[in-house]
Amino acid sequence: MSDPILSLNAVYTDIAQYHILQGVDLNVPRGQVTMLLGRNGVGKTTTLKTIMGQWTAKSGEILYDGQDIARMPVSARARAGIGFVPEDMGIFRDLTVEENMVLGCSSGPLDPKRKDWLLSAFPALGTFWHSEAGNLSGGQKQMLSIARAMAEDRRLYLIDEPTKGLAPAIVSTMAEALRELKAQGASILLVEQNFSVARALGDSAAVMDDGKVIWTGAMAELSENKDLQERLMGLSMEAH
Ligand SMILES: Nc1ncnc2c1ncn2[C@@H]1O[C@H](COP(=O)(O)OP(=O)(O)OP(=O)(O)O)[C@@H](O)[C@H]1O
Repeated sequence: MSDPILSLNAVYTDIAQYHILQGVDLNVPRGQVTMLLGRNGVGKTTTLKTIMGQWTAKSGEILYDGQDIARMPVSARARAGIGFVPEDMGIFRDLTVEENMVLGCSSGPLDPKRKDWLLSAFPALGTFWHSEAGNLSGGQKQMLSIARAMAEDRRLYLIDEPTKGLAPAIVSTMAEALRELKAQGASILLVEQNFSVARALGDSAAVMDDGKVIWTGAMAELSENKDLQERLMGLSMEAH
């Protein structure tokens, strides 16, 4: 296997007085979807935010293409090709869909071909292109948040629970868009509680507990092994 696009080595992150990440080791292989799984509150979101630079690691390495980015500002990480879709979506309610999309581009206007592709993946965004984003439904806001991260060709996407609260039809639109993103060669680190989506998209999985990665392996291995699921996450994926 080629070098992973991203490697975390012994990453520790504190939030206020709390020791949240306690030595995270994680590899994201190139061109694959890596699922980051685990119970609530174990540090999945904090891991994504530490990779993006919204929290700064207290110690440890974050190697992106072999370069340690752990001390870089968020903007430099974004320019280096990392896109982040936060759980709270982070869209600007008073700006139009178009203006939100333009903000996703760090190097000039939205490429027309890219726009066509995004609107074919998420047609509702075309319908509301000139409307204020605050008027979109929850599912449409989620689509805008993902589409904005895809507004430029990024090499690594960090995506936090993109299907949370979405109706099943929109979940499949979302899963299809992520599959296409992967087909274009992107690498994806995905936090996802919807296990049918995790099973369908994930190549490999890393399971966290108590601020550490406690298991890594093929997603298929985890999907097939109920005992392992119970032991690592306290639940069976079939029930979800
Ligand atoms: N801003 C903050 N201030 C204090 N504690 C925080 C803050 N953000 C997160 N935490 C704590 O850090 C721990 C890890 O949170 P994190 O959001 O990374 O977990 P998670 O695995 O993504 O959880 P979930 O699946 O519920 O989204 C939790 O105990 C949480 O309460």
